[in-house]
Amino acid sequence: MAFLELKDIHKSYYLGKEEFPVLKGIDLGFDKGEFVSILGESGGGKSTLMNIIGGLDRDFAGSVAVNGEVLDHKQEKRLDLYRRKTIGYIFQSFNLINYQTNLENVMTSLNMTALSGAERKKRAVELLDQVGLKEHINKYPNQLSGGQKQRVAIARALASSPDIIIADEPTGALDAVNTKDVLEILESIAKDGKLVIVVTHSQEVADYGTRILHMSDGKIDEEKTLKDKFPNKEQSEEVVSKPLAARTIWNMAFDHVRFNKLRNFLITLGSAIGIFSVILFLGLGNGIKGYINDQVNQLANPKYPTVMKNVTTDNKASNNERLQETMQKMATDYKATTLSAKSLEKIDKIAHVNDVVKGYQFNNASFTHNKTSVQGSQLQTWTPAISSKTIKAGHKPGKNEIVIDKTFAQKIDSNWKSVVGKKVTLKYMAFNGENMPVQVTDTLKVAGVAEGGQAGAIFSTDYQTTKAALDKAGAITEANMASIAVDKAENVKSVVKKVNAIKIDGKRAFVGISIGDVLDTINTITSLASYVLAAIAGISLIVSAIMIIVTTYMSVSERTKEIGVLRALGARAKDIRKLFTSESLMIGMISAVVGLVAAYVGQFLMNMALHGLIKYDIVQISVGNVIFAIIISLVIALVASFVPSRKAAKLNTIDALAAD
Ligand SMILES: Nc1ncnc2c1ncn2[C@@H]1O[C@H](COP(=O)(O)OP(=O)(O)OP(=O)(O)O)[C@@H](O)[C@H]1O
Repeated sequence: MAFLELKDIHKSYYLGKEEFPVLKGIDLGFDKGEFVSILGESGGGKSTLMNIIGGLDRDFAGSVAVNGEVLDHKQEKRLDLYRRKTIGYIFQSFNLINYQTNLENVMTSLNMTALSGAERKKRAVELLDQVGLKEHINKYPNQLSGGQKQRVAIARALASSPDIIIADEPTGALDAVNTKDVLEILESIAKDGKLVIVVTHSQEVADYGTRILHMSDGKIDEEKTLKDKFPNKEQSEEVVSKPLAARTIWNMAFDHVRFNKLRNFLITLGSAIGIFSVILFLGLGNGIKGYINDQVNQLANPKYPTVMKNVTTDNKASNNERLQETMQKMATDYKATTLSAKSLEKIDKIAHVNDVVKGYQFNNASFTHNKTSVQGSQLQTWTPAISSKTIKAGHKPGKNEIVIDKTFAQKIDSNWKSVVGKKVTLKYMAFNGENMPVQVTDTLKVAGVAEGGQAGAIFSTDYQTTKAALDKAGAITEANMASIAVDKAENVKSVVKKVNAIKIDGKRAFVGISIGDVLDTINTITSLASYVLAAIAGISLIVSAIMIIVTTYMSVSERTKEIGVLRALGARAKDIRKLFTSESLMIGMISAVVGLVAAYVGQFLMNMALHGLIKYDIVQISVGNVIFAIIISLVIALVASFVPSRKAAKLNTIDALAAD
């Protein structure tokens, strides 16, 4: 029984329904130690036969048996293993991978073995040494002569120590000297106990071997033994074969990304700009939200919602509308806007309410200091709802004290801080039991100067002081507003809801409003704006996805031959798919990293530039934003490479090898 046996091989090509028989019944046997040349006229079917022997062509009739075992050509996995382990290919046009060094080219085949990294390298160097290329291991294929290239290809074919070496016109592109060198190497391989099958047009090459087969019209029409086969040698090196490891595929992808530096740099740059702008806008959204919250919280304590009497019967009115109506009512029917102690008890009973702090609010207050008079503003008693951060000089008001706004303090003295401690006469209008206006006058000491707008810091006085003054003037002393002390900020919303739902005599009694409501609205608007901006920036990510698709397609068509070579060396279809997916993922990852670094630099620069103006980090990129950016960029890369990498994996190996 021969080592390699072909039985009754038939193969036809079809053009439409028309059959073109190429191999018409081939029965052959080959043994180890043979150097067999297949001669024959062009188009006689030599390459077709080699593809069948080499496990590249599965679509034929007949059987191929190695060592007595018939190959099942239906099992792709089995054929991958066969190519990896048993077959070594040498092509006329060398088919070296141009972005790999000569050493790496040989290593690519060795990467499909179970040898360790160091062993692979050692073996690759030895093999290149054997073919006389020791000094050229770190060169790239295009830095070698044709003969040298073919020797690299031979070293690669021998890498996994296959039993069969198939060479299709190995000397077709070489001059006489190189032809001789290559033939000597092939002979030495046969001497080593391997089976060498060479397809050739050259009688000179054929005469070099141990046996010549002549093919004509799809059949072997002549067979000639030139000399005895070389004695069978015990194979010293048994190299165990293994599929390409994910890490090796990743390294190959990296080599190719590096090889195509400029193109990949531009794509990475494009994608990175997209990621950069999306992240920066999201970060800006966070920052603006944070800034507004910070500003508002500096004026008011969010744990203290404010409550006033509800005077509206319109159930559909918003809290703000109710509040406005209560304010207006104060001028016409003050009595209707006061909060009885009894009604406030209802609020006190709500869960999470620690205290209800009574207060007053009057419009059109004025005060005088010496001859300076300040007109027309709101008077509000100090409540814990007002943030003490608003006080820029002095302290919050105690008994017979007042806090005035900075703008008012400046009217009294340009050195506004010096106003603290001075006495002012405060005047405002309140109402008596008959709803008649009553003038209230009080002399108070300025305890502090506040800055921060309307949040009640203007004319803030102490509650007891105001109450005493009202009493003295004969005005109603019942509070007309209150601050609710809620235990935790997260309970404020539910407390305000409950306050607004309280009914007395069948009517809603209160209008409660928290600074949180205002913030919620602002936050929603800010988030929306930042998402819209990020989405606009996101359009560039679509562009980057298209760029990745185009590059992967280009990469696949440029590397069709390489795909064929890898498959011939035994790489599986899924290895090819992974190779291209890895390349896209790599570009996606690099883009994400570059985009993120740029976004952080942008954040730093923007925050630095605006710090003088707002003393707040206006761009705040969160961990969530970073994770989002990485995920989105990897997803884009994966989706973009999906179709091209599948196309690459599905390529027919024979067609791929024939690609220009
Ligand atoms: N994919 C294909 N589709 C259709 N016909 C094909 C295909 N590949 C090869 N053929 C035909 O099959 C025949 C044998 O081709 P093959 O390449 O095996 O010949 P060959 O003996 O190797 O020729 P050469 O010495 O010129 O390389 C030729 O007539 C060729 O046109």
